[in-house]
Amino acid sequence: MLLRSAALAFETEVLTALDEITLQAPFRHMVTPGGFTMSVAMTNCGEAGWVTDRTGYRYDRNDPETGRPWPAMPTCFLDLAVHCASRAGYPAFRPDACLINRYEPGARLSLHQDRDERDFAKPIVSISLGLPAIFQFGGLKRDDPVKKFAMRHGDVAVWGGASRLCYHGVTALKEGVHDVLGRMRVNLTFRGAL
Ligand SMILES: O=C(O)CCC(=O)C(=O)O
Ligand SMILES: [Fe+2]
Repeated sequence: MLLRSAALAFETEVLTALDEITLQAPFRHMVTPGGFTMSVAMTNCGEAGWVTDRTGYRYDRNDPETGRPWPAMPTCFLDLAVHCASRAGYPAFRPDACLINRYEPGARLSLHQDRDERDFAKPIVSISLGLPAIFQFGGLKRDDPVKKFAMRHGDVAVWGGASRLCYHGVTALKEGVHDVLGRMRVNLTFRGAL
């Protein structure tokens, strides 16, 4: 489900909280198990954070850069995720992890499934902020056809149920400067990881 502008009511609080998180746990470019450095820079908040390194993908309760727990999930993040999940038909969803992605022009995320979470009954709630991006949403097989959606500042996508393991990705971010966030897109994905 695509909820246009659903995050706008939370914008000010969420951007302030984001700044606090990235002071504790700065964005970094992680390395895939195959040895590639990701063009998207990432950090996390919540009880666990998604990480990748040469050993694989996992959720880790600690930030590998500092050895300390990830910053706690701010109340406004939780409120935003619960509000959007509820609108999309998942009123019981309470995320325990939020992966925060930063795209600069040229950065992209190739088609993948979100499958490192424990319970696929819980949806993914994905918030777009800053520069617009093209979100691709496909099927259960990597080569299934994809639909493309322009995601703009404040737009929210929620997928779960039969769509929970659908392949998805983001095409290379176009050059631009956003009024509020400048030369970047930030995406928050809320998950039930543990
Ligand atoms: O940036 C996006 O819109 C999607 C992010 C995503 O698929 C992920 O973090 O797993
Ligand atoms: Fe994903």
